Amino acid sequence: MAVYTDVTDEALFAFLSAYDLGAVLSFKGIAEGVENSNFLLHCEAGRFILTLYEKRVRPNDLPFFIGLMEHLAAKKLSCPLPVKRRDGEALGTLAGRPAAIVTFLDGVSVRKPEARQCAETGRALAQLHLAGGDFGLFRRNALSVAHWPELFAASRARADEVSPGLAQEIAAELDSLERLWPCDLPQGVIHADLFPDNVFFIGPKLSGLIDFYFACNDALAYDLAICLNAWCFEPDGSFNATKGRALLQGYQSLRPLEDVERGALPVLARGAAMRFLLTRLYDWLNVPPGALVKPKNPLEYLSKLRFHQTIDNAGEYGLIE
Ligand SMILES: Nc1ncnc2c1ncn2[C@@H]1O[C@H](COP(=O)(O)OP(=O)(O)OP(=O)(O)O)[C@@H](O)[C@H]1O
Ligand SMILES: N[C@@H](CCO)C(=O)O
Repeated sequence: MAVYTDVTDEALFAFLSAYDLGAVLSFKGIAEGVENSNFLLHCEAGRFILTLYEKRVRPNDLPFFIGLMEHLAAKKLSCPLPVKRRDGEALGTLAGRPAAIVTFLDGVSVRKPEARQCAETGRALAQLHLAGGDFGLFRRNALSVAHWPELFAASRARADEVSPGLAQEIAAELDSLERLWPCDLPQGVIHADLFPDNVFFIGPKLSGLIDFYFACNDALAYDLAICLNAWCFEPDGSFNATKGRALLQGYQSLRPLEDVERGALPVLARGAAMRFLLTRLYDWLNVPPGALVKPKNPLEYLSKLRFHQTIDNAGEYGLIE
């Protein structure tokens, strides 16, 4: 359960006194996620999610995330809507952390995505990229290629505890990625963490996207590479090209990739694998004492990285010319 920070009844009631949500009917920690502390808050006004922003969220970035959810919702993309206090603010402080309340989104996430869910996700990602095109705020990606060496430095000394030879393998790959990383790709607002647990379905239909707390400006195709990693591998570590094709076709039904993006997909997928390998490695080695959280396996992403190192062109992901 990702609850890093406890919220007492007293602190909760003081926080809620700035809102018009009526009496609290129930309040409990949520048993998923690894980044922030999330609570299900049921009030007379309905169901909401209360989030306390933890280590990777910088308070200065919160207006970007809140503004983006408002912008996307106004464009009819289904995502949580920040709830305003009586003074018009969507952000406050609770238990010493920045905190916000967002609307509850109906739907369930899928544990074992099928090809048709990959296709729906590809379409939703393209919708997000198109809808973000005129969002007025900018946030650089704080977890992109330039930041990976620093992230790695925080785990390097203990990396081989997780797997012998890991430190050397990551160091060599970081050198390659620095040389190969493309800087001429179409840019825009990306979600940057659109994993299956952040996409909700009701029956066969995608009902909404959540968790915009890594969203930033970066290469649009990098977001697609993150999804290829998160949606198109099987539990045994093999890549499923049928799912890859479905994801890419779903995306391209709304936003066809440019040639330069197609060509860059293998290296973007390597970079996307590296980004999650590094954050998972850090989290694996640094579980805060007392936190209710189950860190995710970094080696899943080492295996994905090794797969992408064998790929020469995006056709191998199922991309049809
Ligand atoms: N707006 C929402 N509506 C319904 N459920 C939500 C909403 N926001 C979050 N949740 C629930 O809380 C869980 C954790 O939320 P979220 O994914 O934002 O947390 P996180 O710690 O940032 O996780 P992650 O590890 O994906 O980064 C979700 O899996 C979902 O079950
Ligand atoms: N989606 C991420 C966790 C949130 O950053 C992962 O699976 O590693």
